[in-house]
Amino acid sequence: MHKQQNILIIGAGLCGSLLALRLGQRGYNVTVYEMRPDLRKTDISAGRSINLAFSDRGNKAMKLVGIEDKVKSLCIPMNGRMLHDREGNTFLSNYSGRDHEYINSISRGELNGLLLTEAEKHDNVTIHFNKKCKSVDFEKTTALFQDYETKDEFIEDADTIIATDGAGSALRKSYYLGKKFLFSFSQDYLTHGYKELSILPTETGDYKTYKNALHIWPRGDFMVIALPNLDGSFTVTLFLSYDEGEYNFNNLTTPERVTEFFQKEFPDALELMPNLVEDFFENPTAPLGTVKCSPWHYKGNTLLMGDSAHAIVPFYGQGMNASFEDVVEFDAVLDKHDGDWETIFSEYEKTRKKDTDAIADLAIDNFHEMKDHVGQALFQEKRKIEMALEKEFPDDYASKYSLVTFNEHIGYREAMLRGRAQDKAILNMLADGIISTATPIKTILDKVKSETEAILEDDRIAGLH
Ligand SMILES: Cc1cc2nc3c(=O)[nH]c(=O)nc-3n(C[C@H](O)[C@H](O)[C@H](O)COP(=O)(O)OP(=O)(O)OC[C@H]3O[C@@H](n4cnc5c(N)ncnc54)[C@H](O)[C@@H]3O)c2cc1C
Ligand SMILES: NC(=O)C1=CN([C@@H]2O[C@H](COP(=O)(O)OP(=O)(O)OC[C@H]3O[C@@H](n4cnc5c(N)ncnc54)[C@H](OP(=O)(O)O)[C@@H]3O)[C@@H](O)[C@H]2O)C=CC1
Ligand SMILES: Nc1ccccc1C(=O)C[C@H](N)C(=O)O
Repeated sequence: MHKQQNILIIGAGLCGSLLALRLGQRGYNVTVYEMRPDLRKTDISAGRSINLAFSDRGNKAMKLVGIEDKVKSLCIPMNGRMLHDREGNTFLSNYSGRDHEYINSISRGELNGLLLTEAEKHDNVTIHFNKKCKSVDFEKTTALFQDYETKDEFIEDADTIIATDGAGSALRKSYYLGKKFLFSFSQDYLTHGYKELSILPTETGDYKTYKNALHIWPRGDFMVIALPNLDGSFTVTLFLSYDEGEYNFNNLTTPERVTEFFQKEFPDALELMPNLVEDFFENPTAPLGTVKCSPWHYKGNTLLMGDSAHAIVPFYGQGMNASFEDVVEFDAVLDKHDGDWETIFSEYEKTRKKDTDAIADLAIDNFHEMKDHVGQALFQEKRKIEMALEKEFPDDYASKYSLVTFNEHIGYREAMLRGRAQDKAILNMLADGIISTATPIKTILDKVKSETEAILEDDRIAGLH
């Protein structure tokens, strides 16, 4: 009987379109309202990240809905970080010592389009575009929309409403403004923003630099990264403070100054970017932040999912992957309590929130790692040891990066606790001269394992977990 229930999804981005597909497969009547035009028909990529790092947790969701192979054809493997120093030297650092573990570059538009098309194959799924949600009455389970074309406003009624409307969620605003229950909410902006630029393909359509890596130009307080696209181009992102340091977004106001900045800090990238100035002044500068809130649901009426519940800074390349994993976790709870929305929503939030809080914190850590630590000798020594451990003992050791990115069977929180303890163990022992890259690898494994367990035990006693 419950299958005839009407589910309203707000937002047909990455999470909403996947959720619509999954709920469609489960037989619900699903209606989706998206404020933007249909991205399969109009180019609306400007201002949003053009490509994304897609990894195992996201792929777990693609397996669930049976489109793993279709998604694979959109992926470009990135085996490691290609670091570029100021002198133009490059250095490749693999993501894992296990060859089958790598991340992928994927186009947001292509992936979102595929998910929409797959969702629409189900007669019980309808997607409406150009309709913006203005507010949600979570007590009545209704939502108010405005049509972008006609400007008409209308109200939609549903048995339950799930908002996947991103970092600026209308449902979240309604929770906050409604003041009907105790709603905790925090939004922390970084002092850095980002701007997307590009490295275009050569005249023959080839990649101008190494294809199968995530390129990083770490400069301590700021950085540039580049991810490959299928057409031979790279999407380049500059992460820079709005107002601090010699060069910042507020004072990069002329073509001469932008060129001078790149000439000084990223000369090898500049050589690949004759279009730099044009891109710089055409593309927006956008902010970056973390949103945490609770509760995500109101009774069995409404639920926040994806970025609307937990927007995170992009530095671990996990926001989309986490939002996809949300759908997998939600699906598992549906298996247990199908039909009882209040129990489903509250159990889902209880099991999921600790993990999305963890990836939010890990993503901030990775900001400092990428822009700064990757260029430091101690960090590089630690990575060398981790690579050797993963290569020699593939079933026995996984670094923090691997636990977070490639180990889809444990949650982000467990990955964070174990990963941080391992980092601390290796860094302490390197600093104290207890281990070095010359120590036999089996000795390192034994020492790292016992020191990690000791740190985890101390943390437990201190009540940290
Ligand atoms: C610069 C940058 C780089 C990133 N890189 C990565 C990466 O490499 N890997 C990764 O995993 N994640 C990455 N992310 C994070 C990723 O983009 C998000 O986590 C992901 O898009 C979340 O999906 P979502 O569906 O919850 O939200 P969104 O994808 O933002 O979708 C929300 C949808 O709702 C619609 N909408 C919004 N408001 C309304 C409304 N009021 N009414 C109707 N519709 C509405 C929007 O138009 C949109 O289609 C990055 C983010 C940024 C900013
Ligand atoms: N964790 C993080 O750090 C995150 C950062 N971001 C970044 O923040 C920035 C803002 O992103 P976001 O909040 O998602 O907003 P968007 O930039 O995606 O879109 C909002 C704007 O688009 C307009 N708009 C939407 N649909 C239509 C339509 N059909 N017709 C006409 N206009 C339309 C809206 O106008 P109006 O309001 O007038 O209707 C509004 O000005 C982005 O650059 C994004 O990358 C985003 C997500 C997470
Ligand atoms: N997609 C991104 C977007 C912005 C910043 C970083 C990423 C990453 O994916 C970083 C990668 N996980 C890394 O640790 O090297």
